[in-house]
Amino acid sequence: MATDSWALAVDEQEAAAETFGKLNLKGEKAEKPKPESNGTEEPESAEQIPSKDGGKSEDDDKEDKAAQSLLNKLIRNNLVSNTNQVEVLQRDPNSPLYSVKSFEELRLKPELLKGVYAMGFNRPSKIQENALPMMLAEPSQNLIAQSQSGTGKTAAFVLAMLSRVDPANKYPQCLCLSPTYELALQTGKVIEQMGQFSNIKLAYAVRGKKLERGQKIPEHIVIGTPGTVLDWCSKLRFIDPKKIKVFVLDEADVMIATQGHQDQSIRIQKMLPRDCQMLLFSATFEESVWRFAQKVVPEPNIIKLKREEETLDTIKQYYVECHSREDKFRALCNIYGSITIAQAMIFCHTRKTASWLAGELYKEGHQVALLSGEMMVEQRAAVIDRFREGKEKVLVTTNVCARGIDVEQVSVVINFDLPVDKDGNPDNETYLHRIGRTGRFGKRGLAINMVDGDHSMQILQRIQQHFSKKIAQLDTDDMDEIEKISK
Ligand SMILES: Nc1ncnc2c1ncn2[C@@H]1O[C@H](COP(=O)(O)OP(=O)(O)OP(=O)(O)O)[C@@H](O)[C@H]1O
Repeated sequence: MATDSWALAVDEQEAAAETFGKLNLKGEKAEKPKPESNGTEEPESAEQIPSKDGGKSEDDDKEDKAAQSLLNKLIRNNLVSNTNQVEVLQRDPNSPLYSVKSFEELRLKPELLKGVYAMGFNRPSKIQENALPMMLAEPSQNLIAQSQSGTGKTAAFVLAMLSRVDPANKYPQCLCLSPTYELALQTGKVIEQMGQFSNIKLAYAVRGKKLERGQKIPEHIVIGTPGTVLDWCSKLRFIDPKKIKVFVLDEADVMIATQGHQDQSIRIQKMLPRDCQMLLFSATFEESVWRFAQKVVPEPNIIKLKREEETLDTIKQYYVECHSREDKFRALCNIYGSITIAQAMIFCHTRKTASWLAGELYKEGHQVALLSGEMMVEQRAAVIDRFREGKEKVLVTTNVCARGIDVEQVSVVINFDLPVDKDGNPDNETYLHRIGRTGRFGKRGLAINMVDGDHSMQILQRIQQHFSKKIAQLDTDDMDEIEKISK
């Protein structure tokens, strides 16, 4: 069996069954306690999910996306910069388009402005410049907004919710839906931080929360997962949906990965008053997200911020012909022996190869970090953080694990195995994302692809054709030749 197909088989299994299996990221389903511990003894009607026995279910997809999103949030401590223009589509094209360059211009309540500054925000982010005036306008307007993770969406809608709350009214006035319990907690933290000087209280509507039957909750903002929020609004009546002024649907792209969540969100939306402000946020905007967005947000304004495009223009690409993984490792050692590599990311196809390789590199004296699918998402965030701080020089990872993670300072990327999709075809998008650079971070980079066997050679050729960029051969037994590539 060729190395490639073996690796492929293992990877498929990993991706489908194990990678996120050990993460505590099952959203509300995982947190669901036994009925007797809920205190409410409600049946589970609103919470049915599809069975998991048919291979990779939509729930696995959701966990995959939710894990990625959470990981990005945990490791990010500032804005992702973007030089692309914001695209704004107003519901009423005749109304003037406002954008703000400072938070003062928004005329926020002083305690809220204090909260914003306490978070270290000096000026609105690109998406906030347009989204905030729209969200805070009177009478309220609906909004669908899409921009890459890390561009300031959460902070924007949190500010909108906080500014619409009347603290004197002790009942829920804002409702925010998140795809999983963990993501709800992250948004909750932002609400608490930004609202620290306002007398605004927050409740989490997640499974396991014990409440007395017949009780009405006094908190001003409720954040939770769709199934529980639906129960709280309908059967359990902890919330009066008719009093909700702002309804936020966060991470819509993650949300729609579960059919149940879509239906529940739509059912909640139908209970809200007509003049309730509806806001929907998503990192991506594929057709399915768009269809869902239009169902839950009537007459919307739309704001889009394109992701900065990655290109291969400033990347020198090479391939090395090998015959086995040991051979690849020797080639890798020769490269390390010939050029100075500040920090490198090495991608493997399977977890098994990644841990083997990390072990071998460690034995050679390298400071290696391993990012593995067995780790909890918080542990993975910690590994990435250490690597970003330069505490380790080599990060070995599988693709499933590192998807969507940006470590900008890495100038050398080694594809120990080439990226392929589930069907064994070249995964061009992943290739580009692993080694590409945005215009802004247009530093020169080096990418080295390890090829072993005919199949991976074909993959390499197809990647080369796809991007119309030459990938030159590198002889790793020729030290002089290796030295040249770093010049
Ligand atoms: N105006 C601002 N100035 C400085 N930092 C900001 C500003 N707005 C947000 N941030 C910070 O930037 C980071 C990303 O912001 P935020 O979480 O709101 O983005 P996001 O688009 O919602 O991302 P995600 O979809 O991953 O949640 C956070 O650390 C946040 O505190």
